[in-house]
Amino acid sequence: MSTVDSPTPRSTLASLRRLGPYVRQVRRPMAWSALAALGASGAGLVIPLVTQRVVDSITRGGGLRALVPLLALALVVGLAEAGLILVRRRVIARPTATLEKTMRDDLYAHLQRLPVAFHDRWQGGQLLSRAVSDLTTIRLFLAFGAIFMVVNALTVLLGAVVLVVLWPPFGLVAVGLVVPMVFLSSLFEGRYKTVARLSQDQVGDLATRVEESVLGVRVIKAFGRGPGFTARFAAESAALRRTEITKVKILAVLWAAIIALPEIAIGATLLIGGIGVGQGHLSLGALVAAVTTVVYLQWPIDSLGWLLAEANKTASASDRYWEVRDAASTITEPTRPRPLPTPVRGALSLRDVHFTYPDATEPVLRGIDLEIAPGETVALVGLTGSGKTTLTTLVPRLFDVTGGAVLLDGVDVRELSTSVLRAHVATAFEDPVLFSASVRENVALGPGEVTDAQVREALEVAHCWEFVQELPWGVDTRIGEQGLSLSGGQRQRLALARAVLGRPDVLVLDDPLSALDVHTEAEVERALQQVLAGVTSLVVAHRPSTVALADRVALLQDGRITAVGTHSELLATSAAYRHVIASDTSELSRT
Ligand SMILES: Nc1ncnc2c1ncn2[C@@H]1O[C@H](COP(=O)(O)OP(=O)(O)OP(=O)(O)O)[C@@H](O)[C@H]1O
Repeated sequence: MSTVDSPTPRSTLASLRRLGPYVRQVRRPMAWSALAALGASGAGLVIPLVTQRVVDSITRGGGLRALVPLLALALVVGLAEAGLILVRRRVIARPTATLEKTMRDDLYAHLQRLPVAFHDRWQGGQLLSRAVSDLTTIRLFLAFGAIFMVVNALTVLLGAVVLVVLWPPFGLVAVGLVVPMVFLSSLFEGRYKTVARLSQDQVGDLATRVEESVLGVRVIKAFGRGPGFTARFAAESAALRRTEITKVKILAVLWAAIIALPEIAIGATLLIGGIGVGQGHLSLGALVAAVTTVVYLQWPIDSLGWLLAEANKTASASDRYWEVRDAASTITEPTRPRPLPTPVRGALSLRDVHFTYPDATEPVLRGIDLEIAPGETVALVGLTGSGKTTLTTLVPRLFDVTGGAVLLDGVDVRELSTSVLRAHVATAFEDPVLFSASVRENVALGPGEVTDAQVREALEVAHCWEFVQELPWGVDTRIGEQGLSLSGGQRQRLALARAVLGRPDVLVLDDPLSALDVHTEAEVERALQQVLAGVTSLVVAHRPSTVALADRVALLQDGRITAVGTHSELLATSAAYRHVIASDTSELSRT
């Protein structure tokens, strides 16, 4: 598996047992369905006994009249079997579909709770395959496989009892059926589960490839890398093919061995029964009944191979599901959240803030101290890779500081409930993500009711109103997946509108104007100036024009703030600042 730690090996039973909390929700319908299936199997097993009576009646010279009640019984039993099969399916279908939905909803809700650090580590395709195909595997097993594992095992035991009742020496046939079955099952379990797991992980990897190439289609085409990507996909899909073939090979051996069992049993029954009939210990009818019983047990025994395969597949689907569900959210809610002092002023303090990314060895931030007064705008400036974006993620707690603290109005952000924190702090990222939804829905992402007037105000501030009105359905226009049908500047402005909607107390803007042309940038800046006037803002800035919006500028170097002042003060006093601004400006002139 390419994205996550190696899974802890568990037995199939232990993996299946983890589904317990969900299975308990459907235990009644499962029990009814199993009962109906058992009834149907039991009804089927009555047929050999009826056959015995029919044959014995004919061999004893009984007339047609004697056969009528037996034939009527066979008909009733047959109809009962069909009816019970219908009941079995009807009883279980809805509850297991509900169970699949509940598990899927719980997974999605958990994914929403998990921190950015988790999503940085996991490939989208791996999560997708867990949320879709693994849960379908689990549902199918619970609706069918699990029930038949129990029912078929009981049917085989019941058949064994019928054989012994017909004539005790047939017990040898029963033992000859059951013992190898148990042996083969245990031999098969470990090997198949490993391959089933590999195949599910490879499906996840393939889903990731498709996802990445769809999202990155422009880059792939622009660089003419289509054939390269196709070859890589073909190689990975060939690996999955090999795994599937290995699965089939393992299954084929098990299947062949299992299918051979009832065939051998039929021969053994004929041999033992033939001797019994020859020696006068057994009626011909009992022999026919014994053979019919063994033939009837053929399906329950043959299906065991398939059922075992499904059980192993489901066990590893369960492992994969719980690997995500077990992932702990490192951004935890405080047990007793503190309220913000009212009215909220929006004072932001960073006190000796340290930060190291999970799995990284070097810290990115090494003791940041910065006070931003209510309503003040501070621009954060630094060379590329200096940690500006990282610093902005600490305010809304996308990551938690690894040392020091971030405070809002004097309260550590870790002591606030995240919903309260994020209701007061709005963020716009450099790379704006838009969802497959209307413009209105994209802007009004945050919680709570939003009025049309608020949406319009936010769109006007971010200079979106004009182009949005030109869209076919205005604010109700559905913008394409990830907003790709809009220009980069339009997307960035929509992300800005989302951040300023509802006038939050604190705005964190990560280079919000980087994709705008000079003319639009000037217009947005004018509008932003009005918005920023009363709002505490931390703005990552590369361009001098964005820096000019700020009351003060903080220079980030080597994980520390090395200079703070107005733009002109820093230009006059800090050579490092002049260097950063010059390099950003020259970068701009190149683009
Ligand atoms: N999710 C992550 N996991 C590990 N390291 C990361 C992660 N994100 C960023 N980094 C590292 O942290 C450092 C700071 O990155 P950051 O994006 O904060 O810089 P930046 O100043 O915003 O850069 P730019 O101006 O180019 O956007 C870089 O060395 C980067 O490689």
